[in-house]
Amino acid sequence: MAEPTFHRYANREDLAEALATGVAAVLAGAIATSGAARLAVSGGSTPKRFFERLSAIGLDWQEVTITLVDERWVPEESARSNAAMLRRHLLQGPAAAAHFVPFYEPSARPEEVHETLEERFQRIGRRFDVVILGMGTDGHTASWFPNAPGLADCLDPKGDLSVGIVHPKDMDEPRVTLTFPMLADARLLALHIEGEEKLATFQAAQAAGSVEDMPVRAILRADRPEPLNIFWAP
Ligand SMILES: O=C1O[C@H](COP(=O)(O)O)[C@@H](O)[C@H](O)[C@H]1O
Repeated sequence: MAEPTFHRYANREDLAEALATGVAAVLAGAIATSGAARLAVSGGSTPKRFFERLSAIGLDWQEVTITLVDERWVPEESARSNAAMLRRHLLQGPAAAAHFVPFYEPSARPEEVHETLEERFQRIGRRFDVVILGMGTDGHTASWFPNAPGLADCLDPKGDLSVGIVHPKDMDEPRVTLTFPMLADARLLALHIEGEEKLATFQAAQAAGSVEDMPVRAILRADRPEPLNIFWAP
């Protein structure tokens, strides 16, 4: 297991610029060699600056498929929708030409449409060129929430599922998320975190302890040929 490579920036603007430049280079390489590129990104609030920088870069965006690593089970009209955030901050300017694959289907429970979601995400194909993960201060990444019902299916390294359904305790809505096998073998795999509190969470996750308590450990401990990249700014 290779040690993660830690990229530290003086501020969040510099981080966004560097991450966007690096991601665009990998996407351009994939388009040049295979004619298409696959990118999976996180939701929440952290990626907005990075999305805005990336969306302005000139690429053959029509050859790029973009999806989220996870979604809150809410329609796009909701202020909590990761897809709506992605449309506002990433699918703009040149990047508006990309093909976006969302999770949400109008159904009260994600279990009712699980098969549809499985087909949708299996169609994207295995092995993303780029996966950018976020992390919560509870040690969750994607929607792999600590000790939540549904977590085991998400973390199974030999599992067949592309999409997991998680019911985090004390949260209003269920979550849908790409599973460990979908995310961990990305060519460029990065964890984008900002602020001292998340740095402390990351350091806690590096210590010994169970994956169920801090599911981001599944990524930190993944057996990969390329190291995981950590992008951090205060
Ligand atoms: O709920 C979520 O949280 C994490 C972290 O979000 P942030 O607001 O602290 O940046 C995010 O990575 C995940 O995609 C999202 O669904």
